[in-house]
Amino acid sequence: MYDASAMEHNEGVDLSQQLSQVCLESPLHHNNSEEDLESQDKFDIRISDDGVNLADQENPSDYICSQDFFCTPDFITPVDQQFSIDLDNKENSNSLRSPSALTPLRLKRPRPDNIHSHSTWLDDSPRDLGQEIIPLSESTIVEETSITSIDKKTQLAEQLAQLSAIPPSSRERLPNMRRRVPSPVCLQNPFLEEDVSLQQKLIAQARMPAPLSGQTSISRYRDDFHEIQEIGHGYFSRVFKVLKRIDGCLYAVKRSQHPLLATSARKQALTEVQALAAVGAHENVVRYYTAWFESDYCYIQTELCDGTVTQLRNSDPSVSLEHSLLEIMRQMASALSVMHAKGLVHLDLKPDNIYVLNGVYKLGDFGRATRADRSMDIEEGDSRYMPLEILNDDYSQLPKVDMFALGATIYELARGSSLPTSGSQFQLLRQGKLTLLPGYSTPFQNILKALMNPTASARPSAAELLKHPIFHRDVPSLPSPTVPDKTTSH
Ligand SMILES: Nc1ncnc2c1ncn2[C@@H]1O[C@H](COP(=O)(O)OP(=O)(O)OP(=O)(O)O)[C@@H](O)[C@H]1O
Repeated sequence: MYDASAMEHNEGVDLSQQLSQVCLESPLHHNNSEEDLESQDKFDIRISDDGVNLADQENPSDYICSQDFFCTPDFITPVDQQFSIDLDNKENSNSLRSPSALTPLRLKRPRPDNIHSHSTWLDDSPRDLGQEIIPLSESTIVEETSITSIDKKTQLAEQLAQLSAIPPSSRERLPNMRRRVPSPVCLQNPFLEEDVSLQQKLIAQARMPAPLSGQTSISRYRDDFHEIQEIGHGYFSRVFKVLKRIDGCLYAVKRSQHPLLATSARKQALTEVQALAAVGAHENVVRYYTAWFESDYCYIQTELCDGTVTQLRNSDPSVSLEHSLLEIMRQMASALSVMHAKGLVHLDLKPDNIYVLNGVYKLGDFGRATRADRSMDIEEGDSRYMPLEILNDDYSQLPKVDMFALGATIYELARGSSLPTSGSQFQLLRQGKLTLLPGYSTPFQNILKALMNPTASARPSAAELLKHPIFHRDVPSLPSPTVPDKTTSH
């Protein structure tokens, strides 16, 4: 039989030990009960007679809803959970942190560390409690204060489970909020000597307002980044050049064009994030930093590139020279070989999705990435770069689809005009009939023919392509290609 009174006694002992541990970890938290009271006042959590947290009612816009709506973890979530409540597990009964063991005063005050261990989206981040408050919803507070029995505990657990299941858009309306204070703006990163003047110029251009002390907002994007300008957009996203306030470095942040309300749309956005994370750091892949959801928009922070190969070609005709194209081909083959070795395929390789940073080419836009083993949905990329088998719904050799796209990309850059989307030219290219490219060597043109072979199995893999002798011969070194900086030119 379950002895509730004995358990409560043990819990009381354990709880005080646990609280003292918490005190050690929080500079604002002390063992002394009077100081406890004082510090709790600082938290501005006042409970009215009917159990409502008055602080919640004052100015809801001062708080930020939990942004980590589903599988994106909070960026400040600690690795270690300080508390965990497993009501069903008797083995844990000695260390059970029962709300019934709390003093009435504590009961009236939401204890985020206890409650949030139930929920993935209400995290238990280490908090400077003077700045971050996570008041619970009214209903949760009332229930928590009245818990006296195991039944009540079970009820609480059920309520919390239901709360976790609330869809993101509804959660925003709940008063489960967390106050965040923006990072101070880093006007100068002392480790970035080259970029300091540029950053300062950009900041001045944008007339960035000084952040007010204690200023709060409801946007992680606005809190953490200063937006400098929009640098591009596609069908799905808008991309901004931003300065990260805390480190003073420039990044690109890609934001979905529209709120992602449908599950399928959120899943699609997550595909890009998860593929980028799975590929990991590689010199020829646009570097991924983090991603999050905010007001139903997906945000992805990546390294900021100078531009795309398409933009580069428009400003620097030397990109179309054979040795430059070989360099693009080699670097993209390097990115693809890593992806393919990890069982991923890109499926949207094209000049628009090859970025340039300091003369290095980087594969980006992983919005159509999928698994080579066809265990995930497949969404074909731009038809101009897709081989015949994809148009015939044959997905048996997806890595070779990327190889065709690589050949088509380089072929387009060499001939200097966009590939057709339909018509006889479109058909001829899919039969492997390429028009001669005057000024380009036969080995180079043979590689393109091999990559665009209508038979997928006859195309070289990325790893095989990298072994081609053409990439190992000595060529005269030329200055790195650069894309004009649109920001500084006006
Ligand atoms: N990391 C970056 N650095 C610099 N510019 C970028 C970066 N990411 C994107 N851009 C710019 O933003 C544009 C749109 O980005 P992207 O192609 O990723 O958006 P998208 O909506 O997924 O596009 P699409 O409709 O082609 O799928 C790019 O063409 C490029 O000009």
